[in-house]
Amino acid sequence: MSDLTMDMAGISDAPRPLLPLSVTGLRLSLGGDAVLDGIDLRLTAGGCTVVMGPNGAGKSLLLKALHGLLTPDAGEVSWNGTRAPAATARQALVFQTPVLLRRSAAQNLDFVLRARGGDRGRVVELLDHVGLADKARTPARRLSGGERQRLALARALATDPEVLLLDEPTASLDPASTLAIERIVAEARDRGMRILFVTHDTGQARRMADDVVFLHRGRVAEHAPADRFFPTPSSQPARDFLAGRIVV
Ligand SMILES: Nc1ncnc2c1ncn2[C@@H]1O[C@H](COP(=O)(O)OP(=O)(O)OP(=O)(O)O)[C@@H](O)[C@H]1O
Repeated sequence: MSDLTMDMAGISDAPRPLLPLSVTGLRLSLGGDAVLDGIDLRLTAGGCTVVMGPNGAGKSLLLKALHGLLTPDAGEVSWNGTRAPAATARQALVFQTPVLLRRSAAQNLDFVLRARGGDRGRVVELLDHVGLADKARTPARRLSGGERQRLALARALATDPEVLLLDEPTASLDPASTLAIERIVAEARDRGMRILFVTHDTGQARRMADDVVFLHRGRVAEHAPADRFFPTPSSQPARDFLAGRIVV
């Protein structure tokens, strides 16, 4: 029976889950260079996948391609049968430097909840969840870097995404702000939200990862469970990276 027939029969109104994710032969060229070069990847439901790799490996571009912001030259991104752009609305992407509205912290969240037809009463709850309850009326531009990042995370959570993609969300934050972000993301993961987390911070990857996708020169050098990847990485680039050697 097709999904449509099931819906019409009233058997299931719920949309099909976005996982598993299947990426096949993903290729993207920019400026004449293949920056993603034949990515094959399969991610199952649940957990936090950390995407690691040296500078320029293609981590950010991969995240954007998965989110449907970039159209590949070849290959396919299939979220359980749904192509990337059509799946975007059920995902949220948090950038390293979030773009916020020139309004208060509370208004930033209210805007998203209103646009999504969500419960606007959640503004206070969301601010409280990310430790910004006392900054509700503060203009977003006056928040510190860590506070802005937490507001961006609250804004992403306000959309109740099935999949949360984070591109180095703590890159410029101090240890306390970093741990605050990690705690919020881990809670979301524990509630069943699927997390994809880009970082080149090995310590953070160890704290967050259920599995690790290690990228090198636009290719997946290795994809392994975290408890296997960190003690016994199987690829030379990952071994070098974890040992602190420069990976080119
Ligand atoms: N718009 C663009 N035009 C041409 N090349 C680009 C463009 N955007 C990114 N690149 C190149 O693609 C490669 C991968 O970039 P990407 O930002 O995905 O790397 P990354 O792994 O996220 O690196 P970092 O850890 O430094 O953030 C880099 O060599 C980068 O210079």
